[in-house]
Amino acid sequence: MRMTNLSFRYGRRDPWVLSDAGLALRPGDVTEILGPNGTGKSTLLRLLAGLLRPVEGTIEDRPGVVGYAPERFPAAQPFTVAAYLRHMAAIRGADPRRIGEWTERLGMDHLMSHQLPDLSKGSAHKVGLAQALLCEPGLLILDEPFAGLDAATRAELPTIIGEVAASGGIVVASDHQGELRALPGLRRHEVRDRTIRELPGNSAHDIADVTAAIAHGVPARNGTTQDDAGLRITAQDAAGSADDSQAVTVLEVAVSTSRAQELADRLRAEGHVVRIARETAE
Ligand SMILES: Nc1ncnc2c1ncn2[C@@H]1O[C@H](COP(=O)(O)OP(=O)(O)OP(=O)(O)O)[C@@H](O)[C@H]1O
Repeated sequence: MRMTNLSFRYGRRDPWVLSDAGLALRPGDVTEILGPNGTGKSTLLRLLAGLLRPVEGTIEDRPGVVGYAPERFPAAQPFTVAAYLRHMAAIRGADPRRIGEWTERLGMDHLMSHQLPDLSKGSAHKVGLAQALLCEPGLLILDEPFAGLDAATRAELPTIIGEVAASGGIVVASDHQGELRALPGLRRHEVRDRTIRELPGNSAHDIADVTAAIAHGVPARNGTTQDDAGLRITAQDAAGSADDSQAVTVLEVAVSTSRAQELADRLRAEGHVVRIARETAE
């Protein structure tokens, strides 16, 4: 997907928000949009989503299915959560069975009979996320997706984002909270002075190389195994580098489902990258 020579202002008398700006996004990219307040991050996200039209320039090769979760979900609508999500699934051609999957995953099953206007800010925000994810988007646009979320959903969202990217989707998000900062392969673009420039992102190869090395059975340099009340950890240091500050160790952890979230939260709080695999067969 490519944005080329794009200029945008809201009205003929308004100042330009973007001027001659460009951006290229590849399938599988997760891109964070940064910039000071009011520089045009939300405007850029709405342009990418197709909700605003460029005044000049073009956006080409936008994926056909777009999910957009706004910074503030417009909750002043006379529906229950269930009716709203059923309606959104119908107009997007999404399988209605997916509604239950997402509401469970986002921890919002208990909200289904609530009226949208009665929802708290965080609950309304989850409805905005659920409707964006329902349609299996090829382009997922998230405007401050972590704002107001409870800890469990905040911890789950990077995994969800990683899954959309892993299936070839493009994910673009603004994220004041910095929750995506540690995501392997994250790209960063800054909106400033009416233009967009790419900043250094996270290298993907550290984690990917180590995962590949383990998949191919590279012998552990410092393999360890522990048993701790049902928690088994095998550690394999596959970095193979003399520079330990750059070394990455991948832990495979088998933990009972009831403890998985708590453990993932603890590890993320310590700054580690955690992916939750849902396979239970063992
Ligand atoms: N609907 C609108 N009509 C006119 N001007 C608007 C509209 N929405 C935003 N703007 C203006 O466009 C500029 C960019 O706003 P935008 O909300 O995109 O910035 P932002 O970087 O997302 O801000 P923040 O970090 O505060 O969320 C601001 O000057 C804002 O006042």
